[in-house]
Amino acid sequence: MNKLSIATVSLSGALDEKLRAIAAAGFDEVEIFEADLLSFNGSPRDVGQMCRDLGLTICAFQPFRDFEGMPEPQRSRNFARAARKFDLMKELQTDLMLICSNISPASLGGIDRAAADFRELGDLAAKHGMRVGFEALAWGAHVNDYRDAWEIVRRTNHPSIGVILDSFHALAPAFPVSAIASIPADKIFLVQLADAPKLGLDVLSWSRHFRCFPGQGDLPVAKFMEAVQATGYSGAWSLEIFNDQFRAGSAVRTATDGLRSLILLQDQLAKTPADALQPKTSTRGVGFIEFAVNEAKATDLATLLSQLGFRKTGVHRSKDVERWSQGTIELVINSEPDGFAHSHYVTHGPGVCAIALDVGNTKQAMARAEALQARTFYQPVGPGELEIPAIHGVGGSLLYFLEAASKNWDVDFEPLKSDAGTDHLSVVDHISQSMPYDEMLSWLLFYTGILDLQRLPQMEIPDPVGLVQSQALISANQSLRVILNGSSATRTLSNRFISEFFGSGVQHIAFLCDNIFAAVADMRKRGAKFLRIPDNYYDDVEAKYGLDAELMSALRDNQILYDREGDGEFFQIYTPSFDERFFFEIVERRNYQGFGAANAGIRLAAQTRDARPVSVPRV
Ligand SMILES: O=C(O)c1ccc(O)c(O)c1
Ligand SMILES: [Mg+2]
Repeated sequence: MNKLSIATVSLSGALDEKLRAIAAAGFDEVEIFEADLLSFNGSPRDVGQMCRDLGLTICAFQPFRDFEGMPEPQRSRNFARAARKFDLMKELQTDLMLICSNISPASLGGIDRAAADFRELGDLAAKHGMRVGFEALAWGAHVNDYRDAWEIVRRTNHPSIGVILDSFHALAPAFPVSAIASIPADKIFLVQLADAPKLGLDVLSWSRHFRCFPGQGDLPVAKFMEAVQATGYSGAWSLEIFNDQFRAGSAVRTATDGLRSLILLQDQLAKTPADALQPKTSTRGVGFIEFAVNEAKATDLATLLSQLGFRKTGVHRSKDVERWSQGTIELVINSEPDGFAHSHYVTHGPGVCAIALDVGNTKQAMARAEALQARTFYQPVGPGELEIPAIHGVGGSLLYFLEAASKNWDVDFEPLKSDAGTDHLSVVDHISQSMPYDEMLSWLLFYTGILDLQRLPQMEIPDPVGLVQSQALISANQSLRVILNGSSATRTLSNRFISEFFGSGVQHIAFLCDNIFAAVADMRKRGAKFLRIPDNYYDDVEAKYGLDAELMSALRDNQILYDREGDGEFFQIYTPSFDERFFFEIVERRNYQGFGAANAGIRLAAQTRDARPVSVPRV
């Protein structure tokens, strides 16, 4: 297996904090970014020692800039500067210097001129016992393609000079990666990895602000690495991520995500099953959703559920836990005065503390999750009670794995002769979770790494007081849909949820039905209330879609929202929020795959009108 590495520029904090986070996450090696060293209050020798104490090897010192092709007097200055950096690298105890292609307007082109400069530098490097790797920046003045960097290295023909490949600089300009396979492995001194979302930005801004870990973006990083592997390259895989959120976020979380992304990439490229992880966990849908509440809220929630047609179908043999069911939907209301649910309630208030997924094989699911460094959860169980394997998910909630075949999580429940309910709702259609904007990529990697979920294109939803980014994740068989919402605007409902809920979590759950008009009519009869939608909205729907008058007035009268995609139709309605925490949605799909994104802004405005006002800070 190749050694795993990350460049210090990828993380937040001072150099020592970065190094500790990198070591704690489990990396073998690190690239020291020059700016991190220059701003650090400790000698290069101290930094070298710190790395050794942490068990980290420094695979490169980077970057040395604007070297090749300079006219005098800068040319001589560059050699003197390089000699000083080689001395510094001795103190650090690393032997590889990264030089990125020259971007200076003063630089002169010509691959033979560049090769001559590198040949001379190679001699100097060899004298110091050092090596130099040349990397093409996609915006280099004369060299902006790895194939040209390799040609210069080839013509340099010096054992101390090699090439450095960076997936971003090859993939962002969409250069073919096939030429990589013909570079001799011993001339590839380092491989840097980064992904990025497709944005349509100039390549420099794109690289400096929006890189992300492999699997979090849209670039074919695995194809790039396949070409690298074809050379027989056995050096480090080193993440190099310039990202505004990563610079600001938690170094430990980012480093852990980075390692997870490399483990996932290794898994994707594994040649034999022995090198691969357990396959991604395919789900068969949501087994149950557990709400943590206190006794008073348990009664309120039970009332709301019964208004929606759920019936109480079980009580726990030994705990204050109830089971509520409708169709295949199973909800659990937990008001136990201790245990995990209780601590979730105490920390976050009433809300979802666990989601259980039906999976094919819980052992495989747990093995994959553990290999990807998910935190496992164990809770003492009473005699005869079932222990359900679980990992920690969004906002300190749990993700349980149930084996669908032996769907026996309910062994702990005393069945009740159920009272009257209705049977309009059949399954959990989707679950949406709100989180700080800068955690969205982290949870994206968590979900798509562990489960067989695919990403839909990210959407921007207008809340009246800021934009919300919305990322839908869907399993191939459509049995699980999870939506991640994040906003960097502080007063959006998504962010108020996080600040008032003390962290990320489930903000809403949508249930599917066959006939939303009948379902809503029955629910209203049972006392359910729904969100008020303005008339303007219905005038627009009428203008846009030319629906017949009867359907139009049914939508208006019931306050049901409508969307269309091709010949697919979507109907949706929302409950007011429960205790200002979470809300439910009822949907009907007619050959429609989306989530009514066009209506989300209408819904957010309606909820904002209903919500407690927030004071606007005075300036
Ligand atoms: O953006 C830069 O300057 C820069 C520096 C060094 C690298 O390895 C790189 O890929 C980009
Ligand atoms: Mg690079």
